[in-house]
Amino acid sequence: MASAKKLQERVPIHRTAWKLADLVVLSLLLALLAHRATSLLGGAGAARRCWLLALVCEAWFTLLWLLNMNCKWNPVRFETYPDRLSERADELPAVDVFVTTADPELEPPVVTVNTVLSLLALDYPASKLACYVSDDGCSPLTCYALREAAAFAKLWVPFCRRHGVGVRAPFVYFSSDPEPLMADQEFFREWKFIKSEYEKLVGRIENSEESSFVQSDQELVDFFGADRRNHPAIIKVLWDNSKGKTEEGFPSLIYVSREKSPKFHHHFKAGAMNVLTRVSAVLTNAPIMLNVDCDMFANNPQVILHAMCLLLGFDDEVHSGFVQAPQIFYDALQDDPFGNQTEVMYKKLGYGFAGLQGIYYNGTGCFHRRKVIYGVPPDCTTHVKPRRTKGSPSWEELQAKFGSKKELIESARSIISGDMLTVPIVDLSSRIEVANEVSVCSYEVGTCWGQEIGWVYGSTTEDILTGQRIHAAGWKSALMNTNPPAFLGSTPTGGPASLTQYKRWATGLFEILMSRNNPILLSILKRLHFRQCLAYLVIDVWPLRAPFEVCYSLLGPYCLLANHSFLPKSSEPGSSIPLAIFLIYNLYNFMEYMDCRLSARAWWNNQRMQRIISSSAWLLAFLTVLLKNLGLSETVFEVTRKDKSSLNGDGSTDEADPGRFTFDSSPVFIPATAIAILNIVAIAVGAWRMVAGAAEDKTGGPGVGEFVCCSWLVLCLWPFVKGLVGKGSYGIPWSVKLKAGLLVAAFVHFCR
Ligand SMILES: O=c1ccn([C@@H]2O[C@H](COP(=O)(O)OP(=O)(O)O[C@H]3O[C@H](CO)[C@@H](O)[C@H](O)[C@H]3O)[C@@H](O)[C@H]2O)c(=O)[nH]1
Ligand SMILES: [Mn+2]
Repeated sequence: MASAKKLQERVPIHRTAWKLADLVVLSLLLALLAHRATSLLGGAGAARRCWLLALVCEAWFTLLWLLNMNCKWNPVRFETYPDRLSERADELPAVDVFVTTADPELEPPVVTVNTVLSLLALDYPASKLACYVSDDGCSPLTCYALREAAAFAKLWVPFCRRHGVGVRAPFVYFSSDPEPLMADQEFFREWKFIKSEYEKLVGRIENSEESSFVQSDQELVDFFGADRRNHPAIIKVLWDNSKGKTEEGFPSLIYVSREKSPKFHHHFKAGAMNVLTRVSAVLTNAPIMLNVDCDMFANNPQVILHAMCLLLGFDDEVHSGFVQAPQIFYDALQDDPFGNQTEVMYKKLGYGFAGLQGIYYNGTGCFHRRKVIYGVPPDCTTHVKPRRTKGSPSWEELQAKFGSKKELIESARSIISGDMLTVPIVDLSSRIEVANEVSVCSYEVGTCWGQEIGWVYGSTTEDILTGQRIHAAGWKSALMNTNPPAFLGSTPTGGPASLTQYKRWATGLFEILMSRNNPILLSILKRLHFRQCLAYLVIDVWPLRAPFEVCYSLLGPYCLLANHSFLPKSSEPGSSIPLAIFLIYNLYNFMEYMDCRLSARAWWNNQRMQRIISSSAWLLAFLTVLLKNLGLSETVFEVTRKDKSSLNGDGSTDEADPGRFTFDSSPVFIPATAIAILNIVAIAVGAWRMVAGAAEDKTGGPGVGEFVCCSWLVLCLWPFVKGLVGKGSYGIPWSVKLKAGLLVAAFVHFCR
């Protein structure tokens, strides 16, 4: 290749010490298994059953450790050099940006507006960008807010470009004073003017009463009487940049509320993304698509350029089927009290994935090649000499896959042929009719949408599922790291919202495992690499971990209550093995947090949340999917509430202590509450028996190990112990306590 300077560089991360530690833990686990297996040969009765159960659980933990080791073994990161793109400006492909929103209550329009404004103002030729917003809430307020935002963008985008504004989401920019530039009178006047315009915009959005303006506003009449679950498609071009020839101005903005009907399943976010894919195909048809959730603003104006380094920078495009930015949060609480900031997961597992077939798709902050979404397998030749697809697909073939709309098939054909510089449509409004036709519910009937094409249906964790399908087609993916971070999003706080989110993820993951798209089948039948398959399993088995972990956490209390033991006694030869595992495993984990420059507190919070999540959210997800497979229930996508208060900039929330665990009467809290109570009861009973000397017979009553196990669990479940006596939202509701109490009583009865 002529151009000498590489746009990207793949940098392996060395981790020799970590690999040694990996092996140490693995050998200890194997030693424990061996010790158990040999001890099992003797023994009898209930005690033997305890050991057998422990053996099964520990075998599972060992398997998990192996899966994790595989995933973390040789991590890489990618460096990107966007400056070097300037020589290749005419090669830059167009990008269609997709934003999804679903509910104006849970996702306030101001949040979406900020996301959209940050995207419209990105450093990229405006004529090559277009922004599509999908509104599953069919809310006139959202549409109105976006229209007003487009008007404000006329001021905002040039302002950002002129002054090189860092973060282009107005709420972040205006939350602090631009001190160094204050001296510049001219600038300061402009700054104050734009700030007041932004405040007026927020005021208009927040104070508008739906009922008052829907009927009076000509452009919003379509929403009059529309029911969000049953309405025709509404598509509006809020800003059309296609007519302007210059690089000036700002990208087109299109509002899409797809048709909904009770007769058709709408497939949640995956369904929304597929409609956006089709609508954009008949309008701008960019070969690259960026997708972000409504609460993820662009935090680095150069994100698209960084992504282009990875999309254009390899000799072969197979290396970057998609480019994923890490999910990082702007409203993250100190020390991650709810264990949902996933920073260590990204840095350890994510980089590990990146060293295999590539990072998983995370649903937001991701650039896809459109042809990848269209199910096209990677070419084996370099893109310098693109291999014109071996006999390009016939019209009939395309029709069967993409549906019957002529304009869509034509656009798909150009994408499949590998065209990176498509000719855009001039005057988007002229195509609204066509766009409407591809947004109706019935369009997908009998086509491949949601299966081989587009976002894959059948899981509430559509991102992992869709990413798996892409890897299974043979593509690799690249992890994009930028400084400052590319996008920042919001993460839920409080017990109910965090656990609901974890439950939804785990539900979706179990749906993936139970489907024909599970990674094992994909690796046998398709082109998912074997080690990538094992890496996916680390995530996909989240819900399966629940029964094992819950079972293991019941062994301690069972032994204390029934006067048995499941761990070797301190006098026995094997007793140091579990102790060593306990210490080294926790130290390993702790060091991972240190390595990621997080606090000890963050480590403790996360390791504690791990126990809480597996015995609540994951367990319920496990049961839900079992019921679903028996045809007894349905899984739904419960949208996470985005806190508007985090937009105040000062992080103020209504709750006195936002990091403290809160509860509601959801069944998700029952099992963890029960386990907390049970362990306390067990410690009390065990201690009483010790004092009373009833454990004197040496036949295998509990030892120190069982007490340590139970105490450790009580520590992990401390938020629940506090919840037992807490008040208001900090207290566990009586209905939950009662049900948990019944479970405990039943278990105690069973032990006797
Ligand atoms: O019927 C629906 C439901 C949700 N959404 C959108 O989906 C996005 C994600 O929903 P959210 O409630 O914020 O879920 P999170 O758990 O925060 O999202 C994470 O997990 C999801 C499922 O794995 C991924 O889709 C997301 O990208 C990822 O950020 C939001 O933009 C929603 O507006 C829709 O468009 N239609
Ligand atoms: Mn979200």
